[in-house]
Amino acid sequence: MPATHVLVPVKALGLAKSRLSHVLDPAARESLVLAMLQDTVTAALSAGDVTVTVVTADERVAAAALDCGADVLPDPVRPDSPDPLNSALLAAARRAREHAPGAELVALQADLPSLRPEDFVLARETARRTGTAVVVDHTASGTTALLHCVSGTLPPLSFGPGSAGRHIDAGAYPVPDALPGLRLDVDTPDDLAAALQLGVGPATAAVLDTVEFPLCHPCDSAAGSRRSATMNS
Ligand SMILES: Nc1nc2c(ncn2[C@@H]2O[C@H](COP(=O)(O)OP(=O)(O)OP(=O)(O)O)[C@@H](O)[C@H]2O)c(=O)[nH]1
Ligand SMILES: C=C(OP(=O)(O)O)C(=O)O
Repeated sequence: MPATHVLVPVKALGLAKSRLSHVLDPAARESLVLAMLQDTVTAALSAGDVTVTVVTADERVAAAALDCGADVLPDPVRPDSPDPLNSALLAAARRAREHAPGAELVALQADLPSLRPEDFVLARETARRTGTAVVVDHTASGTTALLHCVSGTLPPLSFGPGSAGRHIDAGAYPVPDALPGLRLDVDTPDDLAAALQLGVGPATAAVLDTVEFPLCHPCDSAAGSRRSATMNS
């Protein structure tokens, strides 16, 4: 049984990545969400001693997750219930605990196309030293990963806008290393440009190479270097 259980929540594709809706049509946006999920899952699995569970009510998300080696937990939480994101993660964490009481639990964002396995390993090492660790996102406000290495207990899940401060207040230790690919969650056109500069995984690169999208100023220069920015995998 792998020691680290990574839990990745993904909402229904039609609702996902609304902050890219003014630059990508729905089909392109959905393809990008699936591709970023696949690159994120593949990188996490490559860190070693890891299993990934994608929590989703969306059949196409589930199929993409299974395709790259993740398990799927059908989301037991209605999207119109209070705090559906943390409730979905909590359900997944409880289920993981039932199966493996001593496992490490990691709540990981699904939109990390530049994630490298070594970044994940470094963050996990911090969590193993400190008990619970948080990776603060590149905007210094959100959370890309909450890692919990305290046997038998649940992580202090508080995702949503401004979550980094809440996770730190709840006792999570901020991971100090640079870890650029683990910090860069892609929500906006500027984030996408930054990911292209850093290098993205093969699934994301394939989508961005084939999809025409009228990204404005920040991505115009990045678009020309998409292929050279693609990470080897
Ligand atoms: N399973 C599940 N995942 C969710 C839910 N709400 C959000 N998520 C996921 O949690 C992560 C962060 O969510 P958001 O920032 O709200 O959504 P997003 O699609 O990334 O971006 P925006 O639509 O631009 O806010 C994304 O991977 C979402 O798919 C939910 O109700 N259930
Ligand atoms: C849900 C979060 O992030 P975002 O909305 O940026 O995806 C978060 O940072 O807790």
